[in-house]
Amino acid sequence: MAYDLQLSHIGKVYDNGTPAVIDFNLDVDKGEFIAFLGPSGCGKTTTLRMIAGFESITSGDLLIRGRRVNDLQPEKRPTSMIFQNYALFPHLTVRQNVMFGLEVKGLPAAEANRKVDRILDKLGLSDVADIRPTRLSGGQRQRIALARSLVVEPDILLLDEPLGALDANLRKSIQNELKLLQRDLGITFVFVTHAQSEALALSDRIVVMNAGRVEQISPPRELYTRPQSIFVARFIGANTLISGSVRGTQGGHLAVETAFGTLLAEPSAGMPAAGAAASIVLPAEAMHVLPATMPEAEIRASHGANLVPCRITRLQLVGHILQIGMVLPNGEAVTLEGHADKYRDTLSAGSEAVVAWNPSDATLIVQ
Ligand SMILES: Nc1ncnc2c1ncn2[C@@H]1O[C@H](COP(=O)(O)OP(=O)(O)OP(=O)(O)O)[C@@H](O)[C@H]1O
Repeated sequence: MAYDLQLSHIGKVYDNGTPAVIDFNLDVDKGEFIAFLGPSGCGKTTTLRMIAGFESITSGDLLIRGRRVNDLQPEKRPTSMIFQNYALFPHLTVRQNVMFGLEVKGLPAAEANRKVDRILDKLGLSDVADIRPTRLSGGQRQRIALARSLVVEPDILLLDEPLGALDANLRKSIQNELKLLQRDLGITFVFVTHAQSEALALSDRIVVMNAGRVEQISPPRELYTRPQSIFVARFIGANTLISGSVRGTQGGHLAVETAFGTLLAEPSAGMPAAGAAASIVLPAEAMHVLPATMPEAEIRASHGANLVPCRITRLQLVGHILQIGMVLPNGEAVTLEGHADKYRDTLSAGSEAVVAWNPSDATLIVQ
């Protein structure tokens, strides 16, 4: 079966010589929700615009449902795009805005009206159909933009930071609606964002980009648990990086010589050579903080084989969450959050403690 969307060695160099996208490869199944995530200027929008047909492709092949579309006009592609500012026509009513794409396609009026009614109803816009969008809220305008893109029944919906203009609360509720709608319609979504939380909440897979290149393509959880590069480890989640050199295998894990002694970890990909310089990526969620008075053997048995001494510098209760500030032996300050119940009365500011974690919760990245 053909993929819904395929980018094969896609590259983009702008006329001024800027290489914006370099060797981008991605196969997308029908109905997948894909997010392009990365810092400003990493090439997310350029890639989205190449898929839409608004930007020419310098190299590589773009396929939609198995057909090469590199040179197809945007309106001939089975794609629809939503922009951050929604780009609604202020002088048209909500209904006219949504109708616009169908009129361009020359759909008979009766059929067009039926489709518009259905999508307005689905997105809860029937009551405001005859109002101009300028009089409506950000959330409603966002829905109109969605309705306008969906009414043309695209195979692939392209969304460029569509929630960027909304305040935090509204953003959350629209995120949920968007995810439900996407599941319901079964349409492939490609979503550009620089907000990690948004990508993590919505997507089936996330493409992390950095300086025009794809760093990693993974389901959200895997980006956390198995980052494949230092960039991803620093960009996603709250990770502590411990550098060292690979010594070999030990008990099914990789043993790494570090400033804190020998620590064990899982490789991110393949088996690195002994002696290779590497970093252990330790997610905050994987760390357990225990009083230094607890016997080492007991800690290893209950909380994992890796131990590093630390000193607690700060404890702060925020609702049911305890924020723990600590310093590692090399002077590095680390903050992590844990359930207050888990740490009740076991830690105190200024005291010596131990950080413990399970080797399989930490990833080794070779540099
Ligand atoms: N029309 C253009 N002409 C020349 N260079 C461009 C053009 N558009 C974008 N660029 C450059 O291409 C690179 C990628 O830009 P792009 O807008 O795709 O990044 P982005 O990840 O979407 O960033 P943002 O999150 O800020 O929108 C940047 O270096 C940018 O300056």
